[in-house]
Formats: sequence, C-alpha cells, structure tokens
Amino acid sequence: MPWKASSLVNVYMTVFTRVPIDVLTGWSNKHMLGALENLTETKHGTENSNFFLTTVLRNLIVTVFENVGNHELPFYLCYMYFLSVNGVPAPILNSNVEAIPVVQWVDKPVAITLKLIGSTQEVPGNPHLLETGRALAALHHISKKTTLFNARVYSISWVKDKVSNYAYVVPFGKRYVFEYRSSIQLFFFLAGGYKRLDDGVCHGDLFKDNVAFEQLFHMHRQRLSGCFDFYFSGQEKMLVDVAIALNTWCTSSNGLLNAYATVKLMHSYQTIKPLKNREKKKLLVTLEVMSFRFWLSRVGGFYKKRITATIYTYDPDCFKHMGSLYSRKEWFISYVCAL
Ligand SMILES: Nc1ncnc2c1ncn2[C@@H]1O[C@H](COP(=O)(O)OP(=O)(O)OP(=O)(O)O)[C@@H](O)[C@H]1O
Ligand SMILES: N[C@@H](CCO)C(=O)O
Repeated sequence: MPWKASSLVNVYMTVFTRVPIDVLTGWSNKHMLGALENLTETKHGTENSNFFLTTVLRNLIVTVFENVGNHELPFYLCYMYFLSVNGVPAPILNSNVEAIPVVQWVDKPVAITLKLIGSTQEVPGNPHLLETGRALAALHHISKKTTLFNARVYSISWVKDKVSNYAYVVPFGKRYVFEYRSSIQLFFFLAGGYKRLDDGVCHGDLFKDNVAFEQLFHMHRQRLSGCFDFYFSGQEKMLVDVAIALNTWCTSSNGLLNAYATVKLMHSYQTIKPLKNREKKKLLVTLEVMSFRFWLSRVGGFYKKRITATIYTYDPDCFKHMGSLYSRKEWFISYVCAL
C-alpha cells in the first residue's frame, strides 16, 4: 500500500528506550552532574531516545543511541568537542575530551550532553538565516583542519539499498519518476565533477530542528546558541550540507525555494566560505539529489516505524516534488550565489 502523509496524524512517540531514575542517579554521581531535579522525554526525534534532564547544576540531554554502535560514538563526540573548542557551538559537556559522560544501558551507548539554551525556529527570520549560514560556513571551515574521520553516511550503496527496498511503496504509475530521480542521485555520486568538490567532515542533517536560538534580553532579536544532532556527520562534499540547509531553511510552504531566504543564507555562508565555480555549477543537481535523499529516508522511516509501533515520523511529502521546481533554474542559482 502506498504511504500517505495524512496517515501520520496521531503518530506521536519519540522515545524507544527508557532509563530508570536510580540508573540516572548512579550516572550523575559518577560524572558529578549534580542531584537530579527533573526528567522529561523530548517531543521530537526519530532516530534516538532523548530526554531532558535537569540537575541542580545543569540542563542536560540524555541520548540513548538506538542505531549508533559503541564503535561509532567516539567519532561523533570527538567531533562535537573539536567544534566547540574551535568556536562552533556544539552541545558537548566537558572541556576535557576524556571526561565526556558516556555510559551504557541495555547494551546501547548513552551520551550525556548539554541542553542548548533557547529553542528551534520553525519559521526562520533574517537573523536565523544569517546566523545559520555563518555557523555552517564556520563548521566547514574548521572541519577542514580536523584529522577525525567518519565514512560518508549516504553512500552509493545506501541509495541503492533504499531504492530497491522502497520501490514497492511508490504507486505504480509514479515509479518511473522514482527511477528517474534515483538515477540522478546515482549519477551525481558517480559523475567526474563530484570527486573534485570540496570535502571534509560535514554535519549532514542541519535541519531547522537541529539549531537552537536564544532570545537576547537587551535586544529584540535572537542569537544562535548552538547546533546539535551531529549523529549523521561524516566525510561529505560540503556542497551537500549547503543543499540540505537550503532545502530545509529556505523553502516556502508551497515547496519552492524562497529567493529572499536563500540569498540571506547563501550570502552569510559565502562571506566565510565562498563557493567555488565548480560548486555553483553543481548546486542545482545537489539540491535535487538531497531533496530525494530525505524523501527516500522519510518514506523508509515511515514504513519501518509503522511496522514496529506508533511513533513519531517526519512527513515525506514536503520533499516529494522539490526536485522539479521551476525556481531551480540556472539563473536563480547564479542570482542567489552572487556575493
Ligand atoms: N543539545 C540539545 N539542546 C537542546 N535540545 C536538544 C538537544 N539535543 C536534542 N534536543 C531536543 O531533542 C529533540 C530530539 O533530538 P534529535 O533531533 O537529536 O533526535 P534524533 O532522534 O536524533 O532526531 P532526528 O530524527 O532529527 O535525527 C530535539 O528536537 C530537541 O528538542
Ligand atoms: N532530519 C531528518 C531526519 C534525520 O535524518 C529529516 O527531517 O528527515
């Protein structure tokens, strides 16, 4: 049966693994986090089980990793540590990389990180777009200097695997579109120009719900307090991160890229890290490929989760048609990329 976004209504549960209070108290004592005051489950998130934990000393996030193995966690934590000591705000708790609280619960790794101040922005305005563009560019800039390495998460084999697994959920008359878009995706990875794009460790998931902003009391504006959810980060073309950000931060409700928002984000990104000509030429196809990539993972997520329980899933519909939008013309790209 083909999926339908409307059937996502009433699908609300974001925690898969709960941790008893006495276990949390033990961790808190061991890592000197302070006496526990409050514990609540987060309302969003589809990958891991996240809790807001308040102690007398701090506001924390407890993440029980559902799909990240013990061997993978050190990269993510070290990368967050690397970013935060280099001025890109990531929610790492200790300034000593050896003292980051990592524990184990029912055979799953658990990390305790800082809860960022403020909240995420569903409808970003000028300052949000400008600060996000700047933060992403700073992240890319500094990531060039790290020796940390994590293999690309969304590789050719990932695409092939998902496409073959999910093809049956696409209505029969639409399968040619699915095949066409997946071929663009594969072509993108295999094309010669792809190899020459700038790469390094990328965030991989810089959606609006992964950046927090705090209100400045003395001013009528907000300031970026940090980026989180680095658990898709890995080696990637930096243009891919830019396209993910544009698709999610700058798209209007009708699915079209908003020129005003795109110019803001791109301008602030490029003041720190200007795109090279070969990157500008590939931006159009990268936007298309990334919209398909998230559509694919959301459709897959919907099916996987529907089988297991009623849990929170993201709506795939907003990425469905993005690849064929009229605003994605060459002139539009040169306009928004102009510094
Ligand atoms: N460091 C943090 N500071 C503030 N809030 C956070 C932090 N980390 C997680 N959260 C909260 O927890 C929620 C879920 O976190 P996150 O997005 O990391 O989960 P996930 O399961 O990995 O989700 P996704 O499906 O987006 O990959 C966020 O929407 C946010 O409200
Ligand atoms: N940020 C992703 C989920 C994690 O890949 C989405 O909204 O589809």
